Amino acid sequence: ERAKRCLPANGFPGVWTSYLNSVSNCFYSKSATKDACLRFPGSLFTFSLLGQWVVLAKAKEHVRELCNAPEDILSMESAAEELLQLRHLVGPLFSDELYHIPVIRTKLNFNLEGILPPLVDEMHNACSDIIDTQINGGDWTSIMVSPIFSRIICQATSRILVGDPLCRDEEYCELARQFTDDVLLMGPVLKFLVPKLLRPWAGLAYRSIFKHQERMEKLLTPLIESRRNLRRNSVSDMPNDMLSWLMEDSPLDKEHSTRSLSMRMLNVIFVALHTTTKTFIHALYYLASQPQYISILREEVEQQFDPDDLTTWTREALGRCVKLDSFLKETLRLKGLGAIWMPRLAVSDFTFSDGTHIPSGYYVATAATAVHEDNNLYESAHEFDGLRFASMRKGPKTLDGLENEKDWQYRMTGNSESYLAFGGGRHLCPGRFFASMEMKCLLAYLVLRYDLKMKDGVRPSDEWFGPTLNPARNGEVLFCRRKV
Ligand code: HEM
Repeated sequence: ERAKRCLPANGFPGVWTSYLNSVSNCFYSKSATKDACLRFPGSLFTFSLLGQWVVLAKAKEHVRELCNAPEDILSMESAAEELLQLRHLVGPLFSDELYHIPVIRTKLNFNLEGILPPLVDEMHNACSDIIDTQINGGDWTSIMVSPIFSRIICQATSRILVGDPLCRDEEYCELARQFTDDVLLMGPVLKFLVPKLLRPWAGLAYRSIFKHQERMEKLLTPLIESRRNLRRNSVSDMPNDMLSWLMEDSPLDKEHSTRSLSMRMLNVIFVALHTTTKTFIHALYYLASQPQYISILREEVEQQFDPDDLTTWTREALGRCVKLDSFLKETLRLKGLGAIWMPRLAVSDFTFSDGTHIPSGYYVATAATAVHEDNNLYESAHEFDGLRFASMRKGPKTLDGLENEKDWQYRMTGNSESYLAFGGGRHLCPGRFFASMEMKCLLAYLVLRYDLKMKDGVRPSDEWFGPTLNPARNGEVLFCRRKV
């Protein structure tokens, strides 16, 4: 109430009538946040969502202060914990240990060059098994992209997480793909519909039905045991993947337990799979509904890669594909994770530099879509322009190591207060280099091998779940093997 009273609020001002808003805002989060941003330019404002007041930031300085606030004051972990009820749904160990984050920041990012060939190899295996078997000869074949690409991305990513052959195991893939969906669906149900006192019991019941952690532990146990033996005998034989890196995080005499490693793997899956899959499906819908981009991207990638020779797939070659990079960055500008993101829970009082006081217990977040669709920041901000960021680069269009020093922000992995797709500040996504490499490879692979177009000619409508954005689940794209 205190923050609400001293800040402008969207919708009805009364206490009871604001509940009406908090429900309607849930269905129209995108337009409601954009309207509020237009009404209160430059100011923080309160936004009601499912009976909860959230303070939203849109102006650059507010976004910057939110991003850089210390974790013990504006806490991302407490916000995620509270909004998704992770402690109850997955178990306390899921959020108590966080050693996967430094492992992603160092081991995954330092190994990108080395993991590129197995990543592309697995994409090739998955596309051959899953797409090629459906395509009849040279005919156009309709493919329901959401389930198919969720499986392809799961298999390719998992090759880097748990290696070969577990990445292709049906039971593992089913668990990895379902886990995030289950938590994202049940978290808000537990938070908003189940009274606080009953949540531990509801969580216990949920865990005993879904058994995510036990199932992951069962699948990983033989792998972990064989790697423990390898590690004790000769470290050099350890496979180069996430499981090994997580194991190497501890000294030999104090190894992480199998349970702890399984929980970390679930956590990596939680942050990595759903995000990448959603973004890639959005990109695919743009490509298939605006086929002029197919020839533009194909021309660029054909100069860099031989589809049949995996040795030509290098990070350096990928770095030269500035149009490919721009296409995906533009996809994330318009189709990010949702209308409101980077939620923080004030665990102590926080004061913005303009004097706005946020009492402890309040949520603060960014009005991300309103930022990304602001005409003052982007020309024709509502339109998809796949080459927007490529043409914003000032330096040489082909990188060759000579990138103009300001051009890094126009790369897919670059961020600023005007581009929040990967967050910002202390929690800036550490997996963005891997996600960007994976999506670029898969898009390059597709344009080299297939022609594609939307079955109905138009991009299918997005699906909103509260403030969260998802690509259509039932979009169908026609695929045809390229005649070279
Ligand atoms: C297109 C794909 C992805 C998108 C759009 C995305 C987006 C984000 C965003 C917006 C945040 C910041 C959240 C906040 O500040 O509240 C974040 C954090 C994070 N992401 Fe990603 N992400 C993607 C892929 C990945 C991948 C592939 C990994 C792992 C390999 C990953 C690992 C993480 C981790 C560990 C954090 C938390 C960092 C911290 O707390 O310091 N992400 N991501």
